Amino acid sequence: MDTTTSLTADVIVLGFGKGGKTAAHALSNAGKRIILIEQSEDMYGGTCPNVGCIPTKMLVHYSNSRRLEDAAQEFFANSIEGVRKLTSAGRAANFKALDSKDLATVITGKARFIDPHTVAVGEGKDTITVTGSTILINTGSEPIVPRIDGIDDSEHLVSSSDLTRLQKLPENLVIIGGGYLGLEFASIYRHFGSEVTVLEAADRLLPKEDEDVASVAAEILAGDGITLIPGSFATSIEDVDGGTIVTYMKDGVSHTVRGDAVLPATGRKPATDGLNLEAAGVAVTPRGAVVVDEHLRTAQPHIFALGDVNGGPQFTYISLDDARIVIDQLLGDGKRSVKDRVAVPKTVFITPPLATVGLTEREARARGLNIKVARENVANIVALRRTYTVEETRGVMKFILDADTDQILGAAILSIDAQEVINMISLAMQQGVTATALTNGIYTHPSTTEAFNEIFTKIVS
Ligand SMILES: Cc1cc2nc3c(=O)[nH]c(=O)nc-3n(C[C@H](O)[C@H](O)[C@H](O)COP(=O)(O)OP(=O)(O)OC[C@H]3O[C@@H](n4cnc5c(N)ncnc54)[C@H](O)[C@@H]3O)c2cc1C
Ligand SMILES: NC(=O)c1ccc[n+]([C@@H]2O[C@H](COP(=O)([O-])OP(=O)(O)OC[C@H]3O[C@@H](n4cnc5c(N)ncnc54)[C@H](O)[C@@H]3O)[C@@H](O)[C@H]2O)c1
Repeated sequence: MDTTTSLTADVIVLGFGKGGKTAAHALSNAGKRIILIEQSEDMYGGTCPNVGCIPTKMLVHYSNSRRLEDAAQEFFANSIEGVRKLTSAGRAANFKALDSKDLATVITGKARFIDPHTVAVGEGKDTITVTGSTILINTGSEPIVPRIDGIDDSEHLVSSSDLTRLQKLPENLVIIGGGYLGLEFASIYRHFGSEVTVLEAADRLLPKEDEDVASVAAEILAGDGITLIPGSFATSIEDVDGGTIVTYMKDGVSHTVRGDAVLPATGRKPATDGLNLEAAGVAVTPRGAVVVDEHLRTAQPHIFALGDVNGGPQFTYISLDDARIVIDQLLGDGKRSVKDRVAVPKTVFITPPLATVGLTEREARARGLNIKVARENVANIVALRRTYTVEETRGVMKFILDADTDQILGAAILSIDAQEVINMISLAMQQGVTATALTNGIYTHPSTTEAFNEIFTKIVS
């Protein structure tokens, strides 16, 4: 006869992502008994520190440090080993930090709902059931694999996770999708020495950004030797001796490209399959995202969904902010909401990085706003000497300003340090700091922030 172990907790957390672990720590510190269930011992801490932000940004760093005299394969293998060390240390630290708390336990296994207050892990006699008063769903997202003939049979398909752990540097990497993930890996692997082709369905790269900014990014990537093919649709993948042939359509004509590794990077979908959400009475959207209100509560008031799984923007800092909202619901005054978010910045870590916040020029004009646009290539911003000191003068800076109030409505920074500078612009937007105030600011020298002393005088329209 099967026996099961039954446990109880104040709060059950499904998934060890940024939102779930942050909430777990805060709630356990507040005296709540926590059980966090993570499906894989390779994922303590979630996507970001194991197979997402952290390993990819370390690979950006390593690939940009490669010198011409470094043997490509050996340098790559050493870099992957550096990533392995960092991610395994992070994983162990994440596990220990939570599991060593008196009021918190981590269970390893795939969770599924049994009823609105109970989840199960494992099968048969090894089943553990956990009953809790509050449940946080934080199961993240998973890659969308595009429907392309032969894709399931190819032995050369790689995932983004694989590309953080590969032992052998691909000679020819084909990337289907030129979004965040596709462009970051294109830039990384090109700098390690692979030939890289990016097949992007949209008719230009970075279609959500203004054309003048996207075209500078595309020039930089192409200048580094990446083959960018916008307006292309992969139709089939067929393995041949030692590699695979990807056939794609562009302008109604069929073409092929050969690769020894193919990365589908066509988006990620909320990871809800197998959670048995029906048993919990929790609804999902047609795209599989858990339906939540502005306080991240599902239709069951005691069940919340945080991070990628609720269908919001897929960034670690959004998952973190989701945790703040849930913590406020459970321990605070319950006012914090997703609607409080303004000027949320984003960075795609190509080299140099492209960081954006707020409105694009196209969006501002579509809204009929009275705007001024400041734009200048990084190399021409005299106040910006830091780019010369580190020998990276490529890029462009663009600001959308409210012509009546002098407030910043949006910015696109394609430059070294963009991932840092954009946070200051975001803060300026949140606090209503004007372009004139930023122009008059006193900044360290040489720094990228110094561009503010000059950029707002470069009005182009
Ligand atoms: C290659 C890559 C690079 C990225 N780079 C950046 C970046 O630079 N900056 C940035 O902000 N964002 C980046 N992101 C996005 C970022 O990683 C995600 O938005 C973020 O990690 C989502 O966190 P989360 O809290 O939603 O869940 P996750 O961190 O995804 O955690 C979910 C966890 O749930 C577990 N799980 C799933 N189903 C179950 C189940 N049934 N039972 C138990 N456990 C389960 C999973 O194993 C996983 O550990 C990147 C993503 C990728 C893939
Ligand atoms: N630096 C970061 O913050 C970072 C880095 C990596 C990933 N992420 C997160 O992960 C999410 C997923 O990344 P992603 O790049 O997979 O998704 P994405 O939505 O950013 O980009 C997908 C791209 O694939 C294209 N596409 C879709 N179907 C296609 C097809 N059949 N053929 C060719 N192109 C196709 C789309 O036009 C789009 O440009 C991102 O949206 C982002 O939120 C963030």
